Amino acid sequence: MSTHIGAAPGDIAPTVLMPGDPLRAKWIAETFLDDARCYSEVRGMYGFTGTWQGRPVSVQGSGMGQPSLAIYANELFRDYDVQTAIRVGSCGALTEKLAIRDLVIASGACTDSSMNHIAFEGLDYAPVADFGLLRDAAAAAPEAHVGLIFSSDSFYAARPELVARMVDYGVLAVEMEASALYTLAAKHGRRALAICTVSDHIVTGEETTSQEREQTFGRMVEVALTASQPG
Ligand SMILES: O=P(O)(O)O[C@H]1O[C@H](CO)[C@@H](O)[C@H]1O
Ligand SMILES: O=c1cc[nH]c(=O)[nH]1
Repeated sequence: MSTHIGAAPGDIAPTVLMPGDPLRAKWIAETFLDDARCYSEVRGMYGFTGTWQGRPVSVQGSGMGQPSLAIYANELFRDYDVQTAIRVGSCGALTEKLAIRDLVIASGACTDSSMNHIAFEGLDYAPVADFGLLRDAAAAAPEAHVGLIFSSDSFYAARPELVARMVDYGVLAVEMEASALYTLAAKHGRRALAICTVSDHIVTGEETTSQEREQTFGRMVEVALTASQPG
């Protein structure tokens, strides 16, 4: 067992999907995987392993925010030798180019987090997706928007006008974890990607329910599973 994941070595597949919501992890395992088995219930942050098209795949909840995601990503990479981690999250649309339920595939993630400023002593590191995963996800989802997202430390922004300024520089949507996932995958020499479904629209005010965020964002899961296939 690692500190926060109650799995034995070998219980977790080389490919892991990472939703923020542990109940979305349960829904993904029950809906998309064959023979899914729960390997961890520590803190209610469920993890499951099953197979998809005969290949082992795990699903591990990450919790909300980069500090929580970083705990699980560090342990998956360091203690369970995970090679590929794909976030399957929800996001808020920042521009009218996006509609509710659209897919956003994050080529890179801006952030207001201090994690990288501390790690790089004030230099700005650029967290980006693995190119092969990005290419394969974009090919699997021609309808998706591919571009920059903003990984915020705050769901309730103290200064929303600064988020709006990012839109002028091409940022499409806001979520809370991708930047840390991309950074940690690079640190460990592993592959990472974030695919998000627009759950609410910051411009129009439209939103989905918590039940919909948990159990209806299946298209991003299909795209993640397709992109994660070797070769
Ligand atoms: O739906 P998940 O994957 O949790 O992602 C988004 O939803 C949460 C906020 O409601 C944050 O974790 C954000 O990144
Ligand atoms: O972080 C998030 C996730 C979904 N919607 C938002 O507005 N922010």
